[in-house]
Amino acid sequence: MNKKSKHILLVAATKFEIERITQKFTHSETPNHFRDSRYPNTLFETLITGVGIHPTIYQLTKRVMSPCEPVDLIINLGIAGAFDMNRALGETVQVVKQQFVDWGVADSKGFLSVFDLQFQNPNQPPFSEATITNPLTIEMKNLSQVSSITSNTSHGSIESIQIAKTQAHADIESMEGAAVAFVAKQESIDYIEMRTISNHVEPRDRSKWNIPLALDNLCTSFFQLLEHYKQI
Ligand SMILES: O=C(O)c1cccc(C(=O)CC[C@H]2O[C@@H](n3cnc4c(=O)[nH]cnc43)[C@H](O)[C@@H]2O)c1
Repeated sequence: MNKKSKHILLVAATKFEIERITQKFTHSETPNHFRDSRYPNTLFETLITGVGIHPTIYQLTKRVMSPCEPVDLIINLGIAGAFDMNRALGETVQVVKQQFVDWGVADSKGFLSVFDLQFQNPNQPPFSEATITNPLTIEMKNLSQVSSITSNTSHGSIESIQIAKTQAHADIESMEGAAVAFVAKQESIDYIEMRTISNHVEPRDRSKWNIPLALDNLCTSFFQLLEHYKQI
């Protein structure tokens, strides 16, 4: 990072997804403002939005529109489900393409998105071909770049999973990622979405999830990301 002081906003849906990280910061200025002696010119702020698209858009828009503390970079952190059963639980990824999938109309033949229905121009910013693409890509060891869908409903039945897979051919899903990208890109704020796989998208069975592993690895990858930034 350069000498100018940076304000980094860490956005997570739930407290549990981010607290391993905040516990590692060396100083806490307020319950949601942190500094770390390893990153002297950086103020870290956390924003816990709540789960899903609506609370994320409301909370993040409210925060970034506040003129008193401009944000230089948003980092969206969390866990996610992977569509490919061969993707290892605990793998951390950077999401570079995001799509909203439950935004449209269901009829007897299937699903028509707002783009299909021409309610929304698929190439009007922040969209390009109905996708929100992040130009800020991180070239870091052990961090692959993936595509994601964002849905208010986590897919957990055979039928809904099949539909979700064929709709977007994405690598992973979360319930907030596209919402963060939607706000950040329209406000011209740099953003990074980093997620660690806690489960596969399969018929719902919480016993197969590995949340502790995902959170440990998310924390490790986050500090590797900060080190990476220090070098550029
Ligand atoms: O109990 C469940 O079935 C369940 C389903 C989705 C998420 C949760 C959470 O407790 C985690 C909150 C957070 O995690 C993201 N997440 C994780 N895995 C998935 C997934 O397979 N599909 C969608 N979202 C997922 C999500 O962003 C939540 O905010 C519990």
